[in-house]
Parts: sequence; structure tokens; C-alpha cells
Amino acid sequence: MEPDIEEELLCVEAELQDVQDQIRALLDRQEKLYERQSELQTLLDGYKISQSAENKAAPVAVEDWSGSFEWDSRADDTRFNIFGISSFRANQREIINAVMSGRDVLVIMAAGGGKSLCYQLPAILRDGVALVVSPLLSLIQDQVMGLTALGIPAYMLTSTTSKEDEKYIYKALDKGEGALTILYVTPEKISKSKRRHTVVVNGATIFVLTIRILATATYKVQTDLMEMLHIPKCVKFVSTVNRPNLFYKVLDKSSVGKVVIDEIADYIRGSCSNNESGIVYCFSRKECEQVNELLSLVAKELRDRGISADYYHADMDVVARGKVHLRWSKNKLQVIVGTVAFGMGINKPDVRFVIHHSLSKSMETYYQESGRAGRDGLPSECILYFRPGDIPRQSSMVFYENCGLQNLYDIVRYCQSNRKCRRSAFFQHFGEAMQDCNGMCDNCAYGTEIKEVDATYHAKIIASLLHDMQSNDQRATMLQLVDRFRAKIKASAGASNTPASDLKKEEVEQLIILLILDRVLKEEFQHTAYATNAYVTLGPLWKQALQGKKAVKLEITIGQRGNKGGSPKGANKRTRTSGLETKLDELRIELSSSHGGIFPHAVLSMQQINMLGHQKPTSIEELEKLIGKVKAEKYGNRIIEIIQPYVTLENPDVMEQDLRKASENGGNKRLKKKDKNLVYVESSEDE
Ligand SMILES: Nc1ncnc2c1ncn2[C@@H]1O[C@H](COP(=O)(O)OP(=O)(O)OP(=O)(O)O)[C@@H](O)[C@H]1O
Ligand SMILES: [Mg+2]
Repeated sequence: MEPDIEEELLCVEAELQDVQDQIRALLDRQEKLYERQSELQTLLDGYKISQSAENKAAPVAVEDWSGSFEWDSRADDTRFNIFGISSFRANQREIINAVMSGRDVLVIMAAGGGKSLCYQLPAILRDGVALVVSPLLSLIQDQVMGLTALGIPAYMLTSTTSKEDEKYIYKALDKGEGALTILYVTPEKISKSKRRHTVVVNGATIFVLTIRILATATYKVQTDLMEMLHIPKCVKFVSTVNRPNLFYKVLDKSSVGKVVIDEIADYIRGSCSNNESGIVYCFSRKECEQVNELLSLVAKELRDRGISADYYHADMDVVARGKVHLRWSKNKLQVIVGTVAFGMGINKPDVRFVIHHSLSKSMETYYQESGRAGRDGLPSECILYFRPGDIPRQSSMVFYENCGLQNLYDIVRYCQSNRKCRRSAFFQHFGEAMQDCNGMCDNCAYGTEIKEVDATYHAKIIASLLHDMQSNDQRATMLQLVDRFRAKIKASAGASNTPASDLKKEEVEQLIILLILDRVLKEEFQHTAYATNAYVTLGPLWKQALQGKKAVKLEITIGQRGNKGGSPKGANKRTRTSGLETKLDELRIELSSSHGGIFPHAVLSMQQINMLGHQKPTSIEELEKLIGKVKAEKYGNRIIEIIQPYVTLENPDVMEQDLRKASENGGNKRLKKKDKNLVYVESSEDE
């Protein structure tokens, strides 16, 4: 009798558990639907508002901002001769035309898209003072420095402005014309300024924003902004999120710390041997002191491997932090190791690589963080080191955020995927139509060798293991679950006719993550006095897995990811820098120091260096046609002096013989210099 009751009790309990799981799954689903409902509602509202605004407005002809305008030639002249920019990028001309026409303009453009020119150029062309409001002090300093170097009267009104400068600025504002063209201010300066009535902004207002929005929210964000800024009739320019020059790549991360650092060092030495700038991001757990140790350790380990690296973290004193940032901005330090907090206000255009030593917390943050690479439009790489074992650390930080886990699992899907174009994941995330990747991600560029393993049986074992544990009020972290799973498989191997597991530890981790993404398992968290621990427990779909009804396919890469066999379809289009380009790069660092400590990119951009490397102008007139009047006048003589020997060295083989002969004859200083150059020329792929 008693056993019958016990058995029924067990059955009822199991069924109750099942019902509870179903309720949880339904509640989960309900929450998601509510979320989507509100998103759709907002979209619809926004659409209605814009429709009614359009209906109310006087009938407007479709505006053609790409046509010809009376300021065209002045705009082109300023673009080229002052900024040294040879052609406009997508939307820039149109935006400038709309601003010049006195319209309010809303611009949404990806990082590095070239927003600054859209307000700097009209500021120069239009009468009066242009006021630029920005909360980022480093951006303001960078731009004022850059504009001043170009001879444009630019000033800033910030917490760092001296009383004297303030006086000068207010006087210039009162006087109007001439002495001041662009004035940068921080928002608090406007609200605090008792004299704000003296700041006269006449004419058009331009609002330039970096993309920092969810896709689904794009339209809503736009309408919110238009409402907040009182610009209902503004002209809108919304550009793509695509950064075609960025090569996205995910690499398997070894569980051995030193191996990862070795790989990073190898990459930097191999691909960025000309001291090209980069950032290595380590995870940011604000409350965790270890992160500071980790940053300094990674920087030290990179230095031990011959790479000029230093670290940057929030707890450093302001002076030390500023010094590191400045050395890096001036190309005197190659790599900064930092938390993702290092990045706000980085305006360095020639960052050639951003390496994530650990996972970002969402697709959006990864887009932002990796997007600090290649703002000058030249090929740059975004590398993410991924290993499933890193996930619990991240999830225990983000689970309390709104949609925190969902966002984290999105980027985990991005990392786990071996076939899907990485770029397409961004288009999908930001709700944009697909565009061609042009082989600029690992999955598109390399042939992928994948072994597909049927892991249905393994999933069953995991579900039953967890079920047993949970029945005994036990919990397991991911690592513990992996160990238990492997022990169980080992014990049962050979003992019965169960298929043996040949999954490695990392592959079992990968499987557990897959099961979490598929909702067979889920993560749960527990706070202790010191930390938040992440556990893996049964998820809403565990029964199906236990009953073997859920087909589970695990994709295992053969060899190392990112290093897959097969030839690249597209290309990682980075070309090696020629000897001349290296010399010009050194020159810009020298000139930037001797011209009041401006940034090297304010002297010559990398694009200009590449162009000079190819065109090799030998007179100021020729140079002017490439980099514009202002820069040619300022730096021309030195640039020509550097280029000259490379022009005479038309045929490196002949020249080498000549030089050898000359050095056999004792040589002279001039020829020795040429000899040095010659070695560079030979080593260049471009020549
Ligand atoms: N038409 C162009 N041709 C070549 N280079 C350009 C052009 N327009 C801008 N640039 C260069 O591209 C780089 C990025 O421009 P800018 O700083 O304006 O980007 P941004 O859109 O403001 O990016 P962020 O959101 O990161 O601030 C700069 O080095 C700038 O000189
Ligand atoms: Mg900008």
C-alpha cells in the first residue's frame, strides 16, 4: 500500500514540476509579447505623428540636397584646401547643403562616418559663430586642437578654460565676426553661464548624433529627439550602421591566460608591426578590484613580449591616466589595455585593431566598442576572444539589468556561430536591410571546417544529471556540471550500449551554452556577501531533452577558429605599410610635437600618408593637389624632403647595386641614408 502512495506522490510532484515549468515558460513568453507589443505601439504612434506632421505642413516639394547650390565651389575649396579631404563621403555634401540652406538637420551616422565635417564646414562657410555643444571634453579638446592647427579660429568654453580665455571668448562673441568661428561648450557651461544671452546662435541648428540606439527603437528615438529639440520639420539623414572597413573575427580563447596573451602579441607583431595603434579590452566589473590587476598584468605581459603597451583604468589618478591616453594618442604608445570605459571620447581615427580579451555584454556594446577601430575608413580589425567558460562571469553581472541576459545571449549566439556572416548579425540587430560583407568577416572570408555532432543523447544525460541534483537540493555551476557530465560518461562508457562521448571539456561547455540558448537549461544566480554566483539549472524545455525529443546538434570546428583552413574568399584588405609610409608616419609624429603638441592625425591622416606613399609628389604644387593648401604650406618642405629619395630610387635593384658599390667605396652619409630607405622599399608589397 505504502509504496503505491509514494509512487503516486512522486508522479504528482513530477507533474506539478512540469506544470510549474510550463507556467514559467508561458509567463516568459507573455513578458516577451508585452515587450514587443509596446515596441510596436510606439512605432505605430511615431508613424502616426510623422504622418500628421507631414499632412499639416505646407506641401513640400521633395528636397534634392544633392543638386547644385551657390556655395558649391566654396564648399569644395574649403573641404580640400583647408581640411585636405579629397571627396565627400556618403551624405556629407547633402547634409552640408541642408545646413547651409538654413534648415534644422538631424544626422544619425555610424562612428567614423564623418559627422564633424558636416558641422565644421558650414561653420566656416556661414557668417557668425557656430556653437557646438558636446559633453565629451576629450572630443572638444581634440577638435579645437585640430581646427586651430588648420588655422580656423576655434575655442572652447569648458571647466578647463582659463579666465583669460573666457574673457577673450565673450569679447569675441560680443564683437561678432572674425575672431571666433567655432565655439565648443559643455552642456553644463551653457546652463551655468550667467552670460548665456551673449551666445547668439543664428541660422540653422544641426544635431549630430552617433548611433547608440536599438534597431527596433530607431524610429522612436528619432521622433523623441525631434520632439525634445523642437525641430519637427528638420531634414533627416539616417545612414547605415555598416562599417565596411572593419574586419570582424571571433577566436577561440584558450583557458590558459598566457596562451591568449601570446596569441595577441603574435597578432600585433605580425599584423601591426609598424606600431599601428590598438586597444585591448578586458572585462569590466566595476566592483571587482582584480580587473585593475588584470589590466596591468596584460599590459606587462605584452611589454615582456616586446610590445609597447600600457594600461588605463578608472581608479588611476587623473594625471597618470591622462598621460597614458596622450602618449597613445600621439602614437608614442602602441597599445592601451583598458576596460570598456576607456573609449568614451576617443577620437583617434587610426586605431587599427580592437581586441576583446573577454566578451562584451551585448551586440550593441560590442558594435560600439569594436567601432572605435578604423574611424578613418581604412581597413582595421575587430577581434573577439570567446570561450563559453567566460559566460557565467558576464551573466552574473548583467542578469539584473533589463533584458541583460537576453542581450548577453545574443552576443553569445554571434560568437558561437561558425557560418553566419558576422556583419549580418549587426544588420539584423539594428533592423537594417542586409548588405554585402565583401569577405570582411572570418565566416565570409575563410572556408569553415565544421563537424556536426548529434548531441541529443548528451543533452539527455545533462538534463537527467541536473534533475537528480535538483531533486536533492543541489546546484551546479557550469564547471561542476561539466565535471559531473564527464565523470558520468566515463563511468557508463563500455558498461552499456550507450554511445561514448568524445566531447572535450570545451565542447561540453559549448553544449551547455547551446542548451541555455535553446531554453533547455537556464542560468540562476545567488548573491553571497562577496559575489554573485551563477548556476546552471533546468530550463522550460528540459523535459523534451530528457525524453530525447529535442534534437540537439553541436557544431564543432576542426582546427582553430579564425584560422580555418581554406583560402580566404574575400580579403582582409590590410596592406603592409611601405618604407616611405613609415617615414611619413614618423614625420607626422615629429611635426605634431614641433607644432604645439597637436595630434599626429591633425598633421596627416593615414589616408593621406597612403596617398602620398603611392603618388610621391616632389613639389609643393603637386603636394597641394593632394593634401590641400593649408597643410602643404605648413608641412610641405619636410614632406617633400622625405619623399625625394624614394622617387630617385625608381629601380630598387639597380639602386641597390649602386649603393653597394658606393658603400664599397667608403660610402657617405647621404648614401647610407638612402640605403636605409632602400631596405624599406624592398620590404614593401605596395612598391
Ligand atoms: N570625406 C572624407 N574623406 C576622408 N576622410 C574623411 C572624410 N570625412 C571625414 N573623414 C575623416 O574620417 C575620420 C572620422 O570622422 P569624424 O571624426 O567626423 O567621425 P564621426 O562621424 O564624428 O565619428 P564618431 O561618432 O566616432 O565621433 C576623421 O579622421 C576625418 O578626418
Ligand atoms: Mg564625432
